[in-house]
Parts: sequence; structure tokens; C-alpha cells
Amino acid sequence: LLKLRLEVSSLSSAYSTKIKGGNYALGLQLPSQTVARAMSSLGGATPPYTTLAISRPTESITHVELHRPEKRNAMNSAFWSEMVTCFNELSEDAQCRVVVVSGAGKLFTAGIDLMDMMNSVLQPEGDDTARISWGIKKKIKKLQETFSVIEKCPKPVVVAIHGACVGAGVDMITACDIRLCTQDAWFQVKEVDIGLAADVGTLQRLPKVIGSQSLVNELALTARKMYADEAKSSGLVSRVFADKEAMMAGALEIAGEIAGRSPVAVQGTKINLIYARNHSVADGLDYIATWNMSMLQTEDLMKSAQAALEKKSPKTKTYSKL
Ligand SMILES: CCC/C=C/C=C/C(=O)SCCNC(=O)CCNC(=O)[C@H](O)C(C)(C)COP(=O)(O)OP(=O)(O)OC[C@H]1O[C@@H](n2cnc3c(N)ncnc32)[C@H](O)[C@@H]1OP(=O)(O)O
Repeated sequence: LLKLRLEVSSLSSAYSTKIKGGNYALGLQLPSQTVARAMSSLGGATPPYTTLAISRPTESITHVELHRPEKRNAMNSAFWSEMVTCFNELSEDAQCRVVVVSGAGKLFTAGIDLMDMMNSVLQPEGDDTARISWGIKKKIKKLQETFSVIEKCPKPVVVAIHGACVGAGVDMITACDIRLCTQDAWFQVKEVDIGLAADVGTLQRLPKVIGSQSLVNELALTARKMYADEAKSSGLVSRVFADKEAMMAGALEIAGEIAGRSPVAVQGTKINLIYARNHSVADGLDYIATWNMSMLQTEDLMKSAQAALEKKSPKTKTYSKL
């Protein structure tokens, strides 16, 4: 569907399409400042989505914008399923080589929609405790999939956070591969404040992201806000930018670096990094040996090696879609 939408919109004006008030060049190189401005959407969500705005700032980069700015991008029931559809499509879309995620409006996200979502979680159905519990577990597993699809997507996901990232927002960003933020950003593992233990990823992934278990414990047990500088020093984000415009330009630059390289190398790297994080060194080494016994046979290797011998960037070569 995503591919179809993009094809239709690219047909409507050759090589250039206007989505949600911004000019997006397909197959053309735009200066990153221009693209960064274009990435800040003015319109609404992109149908059939109601909470996401999808655009293509370049041919191989997809921008997924959380788009409920009037509700601070709070995650309602539509969002929880739209993310799964969106990322499953991106996983299959060979045109897309890297994804950038950001939030529209004043801040990145206020976390779970407390009006819409809590009702469905707090009104379980079932004839007895066993059946009610079974149903709740199924619901939680389904919600977990909303962010696990980011990790399962073989294309690297760069997330750009401005303003605030609350509750489920932290669950979400810990499933992303590269995290950037603005100087005004703050992060809050808020779940304990609404009476629950975070259950959609933070408690499992944040300790793998931040080196200090003590800091993770403190953040999760007290729900205190962590500001940009501490997010950087603790390793939650890798870069802090002065404002959103600079961050989006930076996100796009990083995405461009990734998109220009061999997708066989890039996707294999993401998959093996995640595997290595979840397994022993010995298991990880075995996994990559099995992985590369087929992937080393790619023509991309010769092309990239040739570029290195010519003292050129691997980006000077063209790699087939994967
Ligand atoms: C089994 C479940 C698994 C998942 C669990 C996840 C848990 C969590 O995510 S816990 C965190 C929940 N979120 C919060 O507690 C944040 C609540 N919001 C705020 O504190 C503030 O809105 C915020 C500091 C983020 C921004 O403040 P600001 O002054 O900029 O905006 P507001 O005027 O407060 O809000 C504007 C409109 O947005 C609505 N809204 C904001 N957050 C939420 C939310 N989380 N859920 C639903 N709606 C939200 C707010 O009501 C305003 O709407 P309106 O009055 O219609 O203008």
C-alpha cells in the first residue's frame, strides 16, 4: 500500500511530489536544510493512517512522523495498530533503505493516550480470572509488537526527539537504532506514576542502551525527567542538536550516509548487532559466520571494495535493491 501510494504520488508530478505541504524530491538530491524544512509537515496524517504522516524526503529514505500534534502525539488505539502496518510495509519495501521517525508539533510524544487506551486495558473481558488474565496478556503482547516491529525491521531506524518523550515514547525510542534529540528534549519513564510497571519495552531495552543499571533503576523507579545533556552523557542519544530544524537536517544526513551504502551490508549489520546484544559472544560469532556464508557472495562486496581501493566513498557506487 505504501509503495502504491508513493508510486501514485510520484506519477502525479514527475520526480517531485508534494505531500502534506512539503516538496519531497524523489531521486533528486536536495540540500539537507531544504529537506529538513520539508520534513516538518504542515498537513494531517497520510491516509489510510490517522496518526502517522509518511513521506519520502529522498528515494531511499522514508520519514514516519507521529502526527497527532493537538494531542501531543499521544498514542491512541489507532496508533498502536498503524505502527505495525507501517513498519511491516517498510520492512518489505525494497525502495526504502532507512527510516527516520519524528514527532509533529510541540513535542515528540506524551506517551500512551490516557483517555483512549486506558479504558481498553482497564475493562478486560472474560468469564473468570484465568480467562480475563489470558486476554490481558494477549493485549499486552499485541501492544509490545507496536515497538518490536521497529527492531524487527531490517532497515535502520533513526529517531529524532524534540520537546518531550514520555512513557511509551521511551519504550518506542529504545527499539530504534540511532537516537538524536534537541537541546530542549526531556525523557521520562513515566509508567510508575500511572501505577504500572512499564510493559512495552523500556524495562527490557533501556538497560541495554544505557550502560548504568543504577541510572535505569533510578529513572524507572522515580519517573524523574532526564534532560538532553544527561541523555547524551548516559548514551541514550548519540547527538544533541540546538533545535528541531538542525536535528532533522542531522537525521537526514545520517540517513543519507546509511542509504548510500550496500543494503546487504547495512541490513546484515543491524540484524547482527541486535542478535549480538541478545546473545553470548560465542553465539553471536557463530550467527554472523552463518549469515556471511551467503551474504559474502554479494556483488556489493566487490563494488564497495573497489571504491575503497579507488579511495572513494562506498556511496559512489550503486547497489541493487534488497
Ligand atoms: C498496557 C499499556 C502499555 C503502555 C503503557 C504506557 C504508559 C505511558 O505512556 S505513561 C505516560 C502517560 N503520559 C502522561 O502522563 C503525559 C500526560 N501529558 C502531559 O503531561 C502533558 O500533556 C505534556 C507535558 C506531555 C505536554 O504539556 P502541554 O502543556 O504541552 O500540553 P497539554 O495542554 O497538557 O495537552 C495538550 C492536549 O493533549 C492532550 N494530551 C496530552 N497528553 C496526553 C495523553 N497522554 N493522553 C491523552 N491526551 C493527552 C491534553 O489532554 C490536551 O488535550 P485538549 O485538552 O483536548 O487540548
